[in-house]
Amino acid sequence: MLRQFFSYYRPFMGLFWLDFGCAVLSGLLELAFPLAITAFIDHLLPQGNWTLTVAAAAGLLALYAVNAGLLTVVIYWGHKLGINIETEMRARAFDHLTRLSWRWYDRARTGKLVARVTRDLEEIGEVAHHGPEDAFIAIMTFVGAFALMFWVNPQLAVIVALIVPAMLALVIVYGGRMTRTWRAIYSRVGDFNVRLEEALGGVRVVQAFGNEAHENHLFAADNARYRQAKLDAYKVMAASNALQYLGLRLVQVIVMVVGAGFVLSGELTTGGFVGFLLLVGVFYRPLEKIAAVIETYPRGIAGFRRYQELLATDPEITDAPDAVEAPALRGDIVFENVGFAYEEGRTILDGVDLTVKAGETVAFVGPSGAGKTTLLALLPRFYEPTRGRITVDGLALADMRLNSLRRQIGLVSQDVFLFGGTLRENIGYGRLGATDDEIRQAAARAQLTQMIDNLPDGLDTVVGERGVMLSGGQKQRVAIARAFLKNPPILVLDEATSALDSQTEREIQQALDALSVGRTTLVIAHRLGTIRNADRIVVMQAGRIAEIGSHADLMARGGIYARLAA
Ligand SMILES: Nc1ncnc2c1ncn2[C@@H]1O[C@H](COP(=O)(O)OP(=O)(O)OP(=O)(O)O)[C@@H](O)[C@H]1O
Repeated sequence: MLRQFFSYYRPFMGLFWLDFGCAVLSGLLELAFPLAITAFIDHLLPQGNWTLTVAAAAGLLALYAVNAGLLTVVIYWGHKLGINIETEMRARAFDHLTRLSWRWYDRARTGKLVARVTRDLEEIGEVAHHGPEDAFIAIMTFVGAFALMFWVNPQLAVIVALIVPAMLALVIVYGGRMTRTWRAIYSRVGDFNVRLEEALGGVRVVQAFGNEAHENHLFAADNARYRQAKLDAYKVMAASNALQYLGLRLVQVIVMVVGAGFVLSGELTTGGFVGFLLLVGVFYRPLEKIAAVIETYPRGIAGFRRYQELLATDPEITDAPDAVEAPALRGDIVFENVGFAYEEGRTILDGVDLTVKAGETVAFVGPSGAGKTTLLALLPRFYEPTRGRITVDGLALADMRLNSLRRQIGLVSQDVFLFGGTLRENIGYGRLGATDDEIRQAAARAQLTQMIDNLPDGLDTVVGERGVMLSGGQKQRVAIARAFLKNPPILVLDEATSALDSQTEREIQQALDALSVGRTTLVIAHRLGTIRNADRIVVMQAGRIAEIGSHADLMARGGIYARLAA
């Protein structure tokens, strides 16, 4: 996993080495400062040369300034490295998410996905920046400071070293606790996001049922769990910080007492004594870094693992390696013994055989749950049949590039999804890059002109989140306008079940009739009245085709359709 993690550094190696080099230099300077102070006290002060003293102080200041410059580079460009990696990962995650199958989304929780693309990746970015740098510098400082301490006074250095295992144990034990508490917090954040997404996305339902108090109650429970998880983490953090602080001070006090003895006995100079005390601080600083790494690293790694899992999810429906670009399709569609199940063992479609000729309009009717929507969702390959195959113009769907197939199928579904932008953007979504004229023409053919003319901002009217500012009939017409703009040879229409007033219904029907001219049209009909003109009607029942024929044929046969139509 580490190898995969580091592969993200590759495009930014220049930045990495800049950051890393400056951090190492700054670490070395930190090690040198105590020695400079020792030299200052032991060698410079006794000389009583004021000019030299001022010059040395100026030199020290210059070194501090250099270090400040190095730290600026580390903080800005180091974080730039982190955010670059984060951005790259986020782009990949989003790209992958846009390609995952409907089957996957049927089970996904949007709130959790949002957390993955935002919070998780933020944590990863932090680790990407701090992880390798902190680990290296911690080791370098640890070893360097110890060597210097040993050089100044071996006995004192050994005393300091003796306490290291206890301090390390502290860091490791508390690091482990920290990891667990962060994992809990993350899980709570995920719950939170799901709750927010559903409660706010469904706020109209909440209010319609007067269930605000109920939602508040559920939210309060999540809120309290999140608070508790955070409190647990802060408890660990407080204990860990206090113990570390105490440990460091303990070492310093011991060094002070023992060191004072050495100074009195003449084994240690005053400058060496002060320098040593400063080195103790430098020596233990890596422990803080290690603690910080231990605290952020698990969060980043947990996030990275979830990120890897997400990228590893199989998009299921993809282009076969030898898939070809679909030619301009005419729309001869054949379903050959098509079977399908959303879940294993629960058959939804059971051996559907159907041939649709190019240009034909075929209507699908039958009881709710018969599998009409499912059957037509197989045509743009939103789901893959579990048995049999579907061909268009003799080409199996699976042999065509997905995009080239979907480009040639227009969909108008029952619940139209609009994006939160303007009418122009929403209609234009049918064919990105369409001109204003083309958009207006499509709107006109979908009988939207009058509505647009009545709006103060016309096509620039903002439709609200998911198009809430439009009526059901208007949304339907926007979907039809999109299909006009797309101009595909094949159409799949799922008639709105919501009751529209007869005038609107007539207008929509006219628009749909106009849309289907010259295209192979498969239409799911919920009202039999609208499909009399269909060339053929397919009656579905329990995942099979029960009857098939024109309205007149089926009426004459006196079967299911005749009973439904009666
Ligand atoms: N995404 C899904 N995951 C699992 N089961 C599903 C899914 N979508 C639909 N189903 C099930 O598949 C069966 C067929 O549903 P489908 O929507 O195809 O029927 P339909 O004939 O179009 O019904 P309606 O006229 O009510 O729209 C139903 O039993 C439904 O519960």
